[in-house]
Amino acid sequence: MTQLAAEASQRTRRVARTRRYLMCPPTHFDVVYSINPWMNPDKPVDGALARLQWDGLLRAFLALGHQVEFIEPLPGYPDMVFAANGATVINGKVLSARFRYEERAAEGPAYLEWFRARGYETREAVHVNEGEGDYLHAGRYLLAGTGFRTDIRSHREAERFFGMPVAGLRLVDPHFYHLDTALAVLDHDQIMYYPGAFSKESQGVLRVLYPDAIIATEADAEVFGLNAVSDGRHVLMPPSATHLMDELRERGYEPIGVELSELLKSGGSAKCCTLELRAGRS
Ligand SMILES: CN(C)C(=N)NCCC[C@H](N)C(=O)O
Repeated sequence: MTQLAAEASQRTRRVARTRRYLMCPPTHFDVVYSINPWMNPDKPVDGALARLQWDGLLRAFLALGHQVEFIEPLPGYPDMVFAANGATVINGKVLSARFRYEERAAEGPAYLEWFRARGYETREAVHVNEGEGDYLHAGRYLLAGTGFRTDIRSHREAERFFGMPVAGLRLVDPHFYHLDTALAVLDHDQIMYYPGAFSKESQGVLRVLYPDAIIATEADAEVFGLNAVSDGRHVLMPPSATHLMDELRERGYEPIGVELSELLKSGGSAKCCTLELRAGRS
């Protein structure tokens, strides 16, 4: 942190803004295929514990005053619990997800139908994209991941549909296959990220756009510390990301540990389970 930023952060009282989230209960959650390096179908998943942990995340949102809506999980789609992948929602406009792998293909239309039934303005995506897994709204920019899941051609599609500038970022480490495994938006123009997950060029872009970002260590990233949900003040995240929690406290945020170890067996944590429904400007 620069000297100026450190002084400013001490003066800053972070302000939470009430959010609306969409979540999908982990009724059918399991690891029965492998589409990322965290998934091992030979390693058993405790479904009851996954449910308890997911309930803990839900309770934390409700205790903070956020609103939560639910989508019905589809049998046979064990990753549907990762609602963040279901779409991207900005100013009430919804870009549907189009999944990279067949194993998750039916989730895109299921989420799209949920939005259509509720009268949202929707666009059925032409190009592969995995929703907020790779699209993160940070102030003036839509940060857009590519490299493993989202097709780079989707970035132009999103830019046109949402009418906001897209900053494309290339992911290079398969452990951090979605942007939201390597970068979290804390508030408008403030982010935290793990540089090692990005190409050299994308690291340069991030340095220029966010000179006062919180820099995560590899250890923070490995426990999915960046897969965090912030309301501008409270940051829900894995409790094992202790260094990142200290950094957040120093900047005036309130980190809240939420244990989601069963979901991590599929390569997801708090942010993956949470799709923000942005109605107006955020
Ligand atoms: C940040 N988000 C939304 C995620 N990283 N999503 C988790 C997806 C996990 C799933 N097994 C998959 O590999 O697609």
